[in-house]
Amino acid sequence: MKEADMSRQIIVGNWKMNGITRDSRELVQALLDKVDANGPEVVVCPPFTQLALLNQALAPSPIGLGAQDCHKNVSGAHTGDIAPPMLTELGVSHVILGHSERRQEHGELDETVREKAVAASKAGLTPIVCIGETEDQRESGDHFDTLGWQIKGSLPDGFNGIVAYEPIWAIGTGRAATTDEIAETMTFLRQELVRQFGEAGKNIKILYGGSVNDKNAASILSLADVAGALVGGASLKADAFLSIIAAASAA
Ligand SMILES: O=C(CO)COP(=O)(O)O
Repeated sequence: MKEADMSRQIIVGNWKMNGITRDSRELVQALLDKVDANGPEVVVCPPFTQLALLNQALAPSPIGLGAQDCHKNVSGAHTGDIAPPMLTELGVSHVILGHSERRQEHGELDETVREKAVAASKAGLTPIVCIGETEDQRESGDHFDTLGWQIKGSLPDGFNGIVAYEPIWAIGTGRAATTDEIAETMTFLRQELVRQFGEAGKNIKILYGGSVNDKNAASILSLADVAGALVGGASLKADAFLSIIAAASAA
């Protein structure tokens, strides 16, 4: 166990728009056989359509259930959207907010993400707020400015959730950020969180996401200030996801 962070790590699987019933059942069964309560916290975030099924399947297990988005309102005329209480009713404990794919494909702004985080917390959900810079921003040296603004804009006062640092250029590319890049960015993010939230900022967990796999998980998860991982592609393969969970146990 590393000294910098004695708290339990959390490994979150973001299935994105993948998972029809047959695949979900198979994947979850493989996890149920191997995940126990002594390791890191494990949360899987399937598409909305699989939440009810997975709530039943996961209920007797230590594996938590997350969603990939929610609306800022509790009900109303919002075609196609899902309200936070609808998620809690299905046994959901966590919700990913402001993923770069939602920011890009659905025009979500920091302000939208912040309002969603407030609504999620009110409903008893733990928001996992994603931030991350583009490749251009990193190459031009603007990445810290970008991340600083995202933290200021996306996290509400009294934020009691988790932050996921996901450099956009590392998502789905097979090119994870290097451990040096992650370590340097984590230090910056921690400073910003403390600047914004004072003492409470020291206790906000920061996850890394972006091409985490069974090969690189151990080195990433052992970095100080990395409290876990938000895993996309590798969370769809039971063996790879279990290896990442095992790496978190050892970190
Ligand atoms: O976007 C991600 C998780 O939210 C990361 O996706 P990959 O692990 O597929 O790069």
